[in-house]
Amino acid sequence: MKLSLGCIADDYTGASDLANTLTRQGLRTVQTIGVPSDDLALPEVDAVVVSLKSRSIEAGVAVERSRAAEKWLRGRGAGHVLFKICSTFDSTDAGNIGPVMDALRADSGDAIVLVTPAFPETGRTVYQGNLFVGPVPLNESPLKDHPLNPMHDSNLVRVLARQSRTQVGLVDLATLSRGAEAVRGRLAELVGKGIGAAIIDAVFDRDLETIGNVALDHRLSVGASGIGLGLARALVASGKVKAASAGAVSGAPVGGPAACLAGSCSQATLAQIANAEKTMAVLHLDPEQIVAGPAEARRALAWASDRITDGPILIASSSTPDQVAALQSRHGRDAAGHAIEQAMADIAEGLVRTGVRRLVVAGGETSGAVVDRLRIPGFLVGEEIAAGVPVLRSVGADNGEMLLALKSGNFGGTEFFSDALKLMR
Ligand SMILES: Nc1ncnc2c1ncn2[C@@H]1O[C@H](COP(=O)(O)OP(=O)(O)O)[C@@H](O)[C@H]1O
Ligand SMILES: O=C(O)[C@@H](O)C(=O)COP(=O)(O)O
Repeated sequence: MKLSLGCIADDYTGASDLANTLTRQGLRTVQTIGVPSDDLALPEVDAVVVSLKSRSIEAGVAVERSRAAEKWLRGRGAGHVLFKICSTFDSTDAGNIGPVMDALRADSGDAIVLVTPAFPETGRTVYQGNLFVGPVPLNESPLKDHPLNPMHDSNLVRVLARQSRTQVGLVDLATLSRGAEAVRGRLAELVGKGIGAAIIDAVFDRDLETIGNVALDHRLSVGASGIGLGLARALVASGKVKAASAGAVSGAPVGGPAACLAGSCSQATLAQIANAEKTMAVLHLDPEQIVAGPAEARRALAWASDRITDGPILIASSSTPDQVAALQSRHGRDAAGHAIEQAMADIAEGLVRTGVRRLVVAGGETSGAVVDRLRIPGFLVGEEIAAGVPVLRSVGADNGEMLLALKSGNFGGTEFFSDALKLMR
């Protein structure tokens, strides 16, 4: 297998979002959980997205895992590696976008790396280096209340500079709109000033095409699914990849009981949970009880076993920003988050033990904890449920074939849970 594109994603929902985008652009793509072991049978593909759970861990560990993934991808022929970050630039001043970017840039030998989280299909645009989420700047969006990495600055040149050892410059929309050569000229100017990373504006998909074209001159880029779209289109346009016509895989129905788990506290997920109450049984976990011990997860499993044969169920830990802040002030941010993620993993494991093979999970960290516990080594990409969220079909798992949907907290319409289950047969 010789890869045309290697990708390292800093969380599992982000990886499935990117794998979805690449697939829709005609690249045969597989998502692996961590660096795959040699005995994992992978189909012949153009792109591999290695999913890490490295967004909110200690920066040194994130660097080490990302470099191991890069080494594996380069060893399979990947000339270009995309480090996939969140379209809302989820990170703190301690990292992990800057430290991982610095390390991968050093490995790649690139003088400068292009960085953009723009993903216009989901309303993420970048102008003058400022990230907008729909109509508002990042720092006024619901991301200001994220439980793990609240975002308080929309100026990404500043945000990245605080995390990185290199200086950070800007390629603005006016330059970009003059085409690929103008971007190349601006990058040369930045390199001349000793600048090693450039935030690049992008508002429309056509901007991402220009960016993808220029990014292929380099060995590394950093961004969300939008730059993935640009790279994929550039690979196809240059003839380096022959677009696969069928796109997403389909397969035999999996059937059996279905369940949804929500650990995301985003505004979008809270609205989706409220909506799901109309169509399925919903259990709201008590976060304080989760932190207290394993009894709350056992209560959830007992509740589920009474209902699961009657139709899909949803179990949610999600709370409003005030409630999240109150829990964190009592127990600490990381301890509260970790306890809830592990309870969700316990619940997922219990559900699978009772026969659930179709599982929807809302939340990136939550999805990471669940997929790790289920020891699923990889996924093929199926139909698209909502922008950035495909149906995933497991490969190589001990529990037999499963269908999963790993939803980024912010993605999907209000009917997301029932939309997902309709496509997960
Ligand atoms: N009620 C709650 N109070 C505090 N933290 C919570 C609560 N419910 C979930 N969490 C934690 O919040 C974090 C949500 O992150 P994540 O799953 O990545 O969602 P998103 O995709 O919205 O970022 C997880 O660490 C999760 O365990
Ligand atoms: O780029 C995005 O917005 C998503 O792919 C993503 O990374 C989502 O992260 P979570 O919100 O933590 O699921």
